[in-house]
Amino acid sequence: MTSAHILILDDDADVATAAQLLLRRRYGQVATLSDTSALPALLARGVPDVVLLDLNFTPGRINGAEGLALLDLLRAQTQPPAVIAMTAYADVPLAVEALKRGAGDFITKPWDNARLIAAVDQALARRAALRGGAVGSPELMGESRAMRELKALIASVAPTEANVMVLGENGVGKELVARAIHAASKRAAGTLLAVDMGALPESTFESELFGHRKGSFTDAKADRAGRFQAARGGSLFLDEIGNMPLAAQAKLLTALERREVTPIGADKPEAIDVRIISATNLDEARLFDPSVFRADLLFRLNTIVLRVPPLRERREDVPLLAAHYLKLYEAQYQRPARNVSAAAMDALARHDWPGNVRALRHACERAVILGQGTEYGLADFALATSGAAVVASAGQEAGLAPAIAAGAVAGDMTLEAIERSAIAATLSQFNGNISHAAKTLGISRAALYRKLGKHGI
Ligand SMILES: Nc1ncnc2c1ncn2[C@@H]1O[C@H](COP(=O)(O)OP(=O)(O)OP(=O)(O)O)[C@@H](O)[C@H]1O
Repeated sequence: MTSAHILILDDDADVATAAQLLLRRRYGQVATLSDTSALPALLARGVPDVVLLDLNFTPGRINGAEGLALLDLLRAQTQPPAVIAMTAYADVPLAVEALKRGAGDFITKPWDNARLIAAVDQALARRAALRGGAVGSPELMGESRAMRELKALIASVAPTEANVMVLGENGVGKELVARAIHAASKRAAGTLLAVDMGALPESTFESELFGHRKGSFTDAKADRAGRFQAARGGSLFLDEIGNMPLAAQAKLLTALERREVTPIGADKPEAIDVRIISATNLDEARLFDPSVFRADLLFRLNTIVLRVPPLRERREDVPLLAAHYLKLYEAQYQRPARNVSAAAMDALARHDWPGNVRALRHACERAVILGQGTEYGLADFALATSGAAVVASAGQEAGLAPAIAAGAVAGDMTLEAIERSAIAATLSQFNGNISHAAKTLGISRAALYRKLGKHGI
């Protein structure tokens, strides 16, 4: 079970209980609330990780104004929850408005159980990935030459309508780059809708992206807008495109070529009005291999290519990033402000950071929580034994972490250490590819992200 705090805000007790029963098996704390006047007091006691928010709260009221007001209240929290908007109607304008105002996703009622769980998992994963950042528009930090050049490129391509492909290793900040492009574009008033293409099951690919009409297949209990329609007027961030099966690539290509999509079961296509920003951690040799990625789709997506350099190629950014994240976690965990010793900072800057900024961020969080001295020392960041270090060394071997390769998991290793080692080894095997590692480990990407955070990898 994943430990997460979920709140279901719905005045239909049957709906709320059904969702609660479903989610309770999978997540820790699942609460329901039908009286919205109790929400401020509940938030004062603790903000949930994810809120499922019914937009049409009062029966008979279908303009959604009340639901949107609740959404504003949730988003105004210092550490706002991830919000999944729910609507009983195939009300695309309302869902789009909710996305614009900061909801991360939406589902229509009655929902499909697997889809609801996937939406909550993804909301948790995104929250974990961006945790602590200024939610909505976390700043892309870095004053190195490489980052200054990247920011200048973002500023020049953002106002154009060109599709942009963002390349870079895991954890370098590709999603932040996508957000920066959207924020500086003419579409900034619209939504930036992120879709993890690696996590979309092939069976629901079309329905998720293009939508469906009620009754078009057994589970299609209501009309559903696809991601293309929901992002209308905004940008669609297609993450992990390198993990898309070839059949799905063909469908995406057709939509982009025709600039229209046909929801399953619909008789007419609908024009699309989105700018596509895509990202992958595939290296370019793999991306240009037609057995992995279709050249014609690549050509549609990579009008502009932005490469985000790994942290080891811009080491001068490490002190700035470390200072930023230490400060952020000191505030979050209410710990005193401390300096980093000169020796520790030097070692942080010399470290190779295979997990890039995400790993640095986790190392800072660990130091804030566990550091006991008057200043942070190198040991507080756990670099020597960190998963990052294991990944680096194992990557040069047979793709297995040394502890596992040597069969040294018995004896003095705790279960925690074995789990950490197995995760590091699997990540290394797939060159840091989260989707592939999660699949091999038999857990969701969201669960893997949480474990990476837990182990400071
Ligand atoms: N330049 C930066 N300034 C501040 N924080 C950053 C920067 N780059 C990355 N981060 C932080 O590092 C983490 C990973 O960033 P992000 O999710 O954008 O990376 P990614 O390349 O999309 O990763 P993945 O390929 O694994 O999905 C986030 O917590 C993000 O806020």
